[in-house]
Amino acid sequence: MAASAPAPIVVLFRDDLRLADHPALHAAAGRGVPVVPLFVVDRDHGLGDGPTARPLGGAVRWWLHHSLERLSAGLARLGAPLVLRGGRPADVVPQVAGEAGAAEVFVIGSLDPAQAAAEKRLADALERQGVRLVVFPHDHLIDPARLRNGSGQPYQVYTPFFRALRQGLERPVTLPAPDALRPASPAPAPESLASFGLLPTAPDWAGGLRDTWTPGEDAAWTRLHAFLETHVAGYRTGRNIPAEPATSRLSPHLRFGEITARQVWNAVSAMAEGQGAETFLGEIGWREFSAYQVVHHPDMARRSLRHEYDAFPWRDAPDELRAWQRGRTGYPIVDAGMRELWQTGWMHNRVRMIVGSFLVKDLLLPWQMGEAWFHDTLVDAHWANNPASWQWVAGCGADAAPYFRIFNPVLQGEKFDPRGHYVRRWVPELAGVSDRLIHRPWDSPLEVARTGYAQPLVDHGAARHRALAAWRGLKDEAAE
Ligand SMILES: Cc1cc2nc3c(=O)[nH]c(=O)nc-3n(C[C@H](O)[C@H](O)[C@H](O)COP(=O)(O)OP(=O)(O)OC[C@H]3O[C@@H](n4cnc5c(N)ncnc54)[C@H](O)[C@@H]3O)c2cc1C
Repeated sequence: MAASAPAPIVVLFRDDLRLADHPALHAAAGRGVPVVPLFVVDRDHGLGDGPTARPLGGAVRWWLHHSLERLSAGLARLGAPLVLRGGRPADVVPQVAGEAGAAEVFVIGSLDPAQAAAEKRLADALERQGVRLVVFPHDHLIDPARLRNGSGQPYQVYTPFFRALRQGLERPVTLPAPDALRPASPAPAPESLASFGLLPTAPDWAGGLRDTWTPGEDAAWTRLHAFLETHVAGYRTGRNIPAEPATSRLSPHLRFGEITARQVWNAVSAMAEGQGAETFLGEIGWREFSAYQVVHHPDMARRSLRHEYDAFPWRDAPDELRAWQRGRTGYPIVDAGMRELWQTGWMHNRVRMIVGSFLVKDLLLPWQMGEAWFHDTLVDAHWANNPASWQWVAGCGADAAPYFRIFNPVLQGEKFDPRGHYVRRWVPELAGVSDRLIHRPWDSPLEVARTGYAQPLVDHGAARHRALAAWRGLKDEAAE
């Protein structure tokens, strides 16, 4: 009697669009059975399910399209092309498993509460069909359930969290890409990538993204190596200068799992040392801390961690929100950042803090509006980094010294962009303005008239007083 063909394994890709260090793909390849790589596009719910699931933002959709193209090409080279399907994973994955005759689906677990909810729903749907969902360890460096402070509580503050992370972290183990994959025959039919409409059509706003980025695993490694060769040594100070290309720009690659934090951590530990490398690992630590917070507070993109902020007297000023989004606030460093974001889908970290503070403290607009705009426009928009960073900026999240930190956009500009190179790059109407006036053009009404640059939306000094008064009022209310 002829032996029956081994059942294929479906490998479900999500935020892990790579071939190397992919435990689910590695394990499936190791079994020597046919592999069906699958990605399910759900524009309306992202990769998630349940109350915290969100539609994919526009810039993320653009990146996803190109990253899927690269992944697809890589998988085809290994022998098992990617099957793309549209719909809800809990409906689509069982269907594909049925078509392939698979008895198991392998997936890398996620700390994102929405993706964890999707996993659960998927496991139930597959079980009804007699298919087993095998969930491999997530891509983060830490196990948030185990990392606790001395009293057994989750850490509230970054510094002790990071100390504990470093103490507990062995050198992470990473896996090679499989040499080859055995295809299923016949393989479930794919839908075409173009049919998902992930790219903008009219207007096509993605020209700046195309000029700036190359999505995919290979490009992630190129960036990492370039950073290690050129910038890691000076990272400690260089990372604060937005005109310099001194940071790694790995964030969208990490966001899509084209490279893992484990791989980055190991490469930095092996190839670099000194304060630059230490500071950089600390930033990877911030990424871990953001995920840790969201695991413990799943609603973090909507609700302030400090619940008293739900009663904050936010303003309702749609015109000012729009001016901020478009980079027309009249504050050069804020406008430069917002235009860099619009054109490239990315903004320097120092400037993210400045524009965030401006929206929340100077304009008194809810941090959730800034978070939502970043969610839609950042190529690295991340389920944890984005809300956790916004809450940090707003002073309503995990922070040792909360709301009183109000960035002065003029002083920040003068300190971190002293010659105005960054401002001139993104706000071309200010190109001819002198270094002395570049962060305060209103000091010369003649210059303002000549350049046609926007008048400041608010006076920072007055706005600062307004913000502090509102905050004190909130504190008094909370104390009553
Ligand atoms: C308001 C606001 C919103 C943000 N939203 C996001 C977001 O949606 N996605 C995102 O990846 N980062 C976000 N950040 C964090 C940070 O600005 C970016 O990670 C960083 O600018 C990315 O550039 P890089 O890769 O060159 O960073 P590098 O300086 O080279 O750092 C290396 C990596 O460490 C991580 N990292 C660095 N800084 C932080 C940080 N403060 N918090 C968490 N992780 C960090 C990122 O994964 C980054 O790629 C936000 C920061 C602020 C202030």
